[in-house]
Amino acid sequence: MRLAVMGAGAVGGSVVELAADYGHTVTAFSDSRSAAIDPDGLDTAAVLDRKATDGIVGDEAPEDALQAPYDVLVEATPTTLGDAEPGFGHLKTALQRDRHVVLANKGPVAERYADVRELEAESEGTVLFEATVGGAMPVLSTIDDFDPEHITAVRGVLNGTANFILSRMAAEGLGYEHVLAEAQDLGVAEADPTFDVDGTDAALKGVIVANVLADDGREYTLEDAEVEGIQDIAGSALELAQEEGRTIRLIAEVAEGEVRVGPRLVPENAPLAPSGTRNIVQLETEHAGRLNISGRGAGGPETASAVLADVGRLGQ
Ligand SMILES: NC(=O)C1=CN([C@@H]2O[C@H](COP(=O)(O)OP(=O)(O)OC[C@H]3O[C@@H](n4cnc5c(N)ncnc54)[C@H](O)[C@@H]3O)[C@@H](O)[C@H]2O)C=CC1
Ligand SMILES: N[C@@H](CC=O)C(=O)O
Repeated sequence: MRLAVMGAGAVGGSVVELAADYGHTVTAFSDSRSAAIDPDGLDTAAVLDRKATDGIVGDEAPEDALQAPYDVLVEATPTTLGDAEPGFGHLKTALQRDRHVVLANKGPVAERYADVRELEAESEGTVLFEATVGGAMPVLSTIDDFDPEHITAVRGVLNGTANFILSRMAAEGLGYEHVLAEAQDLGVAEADPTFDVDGTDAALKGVIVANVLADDGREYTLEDAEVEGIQDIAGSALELAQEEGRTIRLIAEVAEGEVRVGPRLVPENAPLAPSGTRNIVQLETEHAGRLNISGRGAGGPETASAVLADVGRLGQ
């Protein structure tokens, strides 16, 4: 497949770096200031090198990438709330050109799900978004394979940055600001890390799951979620929990049409207490009990692998 990749951060950069390993060609690549386009396939090492040295990927304007020849638009610009721009506009342009879209950006499917589905219905293109929930973990495809109708609840640790902060604070006794800076260095935190620590990012993922599960046409947005973050969790609260064999994790839960996110006490060695940037999702199923999916929920190559898995599905 020929890919146009919008966004040259941790995720977009990794998609460009790994595309050839998955048998794909990158024909366009854009950041917020520039674009590189070659209908025959970019020299990906050269554009990534230029990004690293000059801070731009090429000499074209970013929006020119949308008009380049490609089969799949990969959207990896920052997640934004409300109108979900610029991601939503990129998706719309691609669908209007009858191209497929693979999202890492959560905004379009968390804030404008009905609009996305409407545009998709009018297009020859398909929209896939596995990477938006749980990074490398196959959460949405498992829900889809299982049939959303037979899933009664979904809960888990859905934000790698918050989990990294909580587990590092508990294990090393390190301060909140210090650990947040470490998470940013790992390429895990959002462009605005407030989203990670105030629960917004986990809630957006919960909302996406709720949209996928909804069988009554109801559309969920962030406004439907009850959200509390971890920014006020003190080291002393983690120590107190530890004395009782417990710890604190930011848990998202989607059940009975409700999306809730907040810090919860969980047993220290329980599946719901992964360490570092790891995520876990538990699917409660109607006929088969609980399924646990755990793994790397964030990071450039991890998320790129989910993006490229979606691209592979489109090529089947
Ligand atoms: N980093 C991660 O672990 C994960 C990130 N995501 C989502 O993937 C997306 C990308 O994440 P990161 O790469 O970490 O973000 P990032 O902040 O590192 O990179 C964003 C990139 O988008 C570019 N950009 C901004 N506006 C643009 C525009 N109008 N046109 C073209 N490019 C534009 C920026 O220049 C930058 O290169 C976000 O929406 C994030 O929520 C999803 C799952 C995991
Ligand atoms: N910032 C997010 C990245 C993935 O969505 C996280 O920390 O989990």
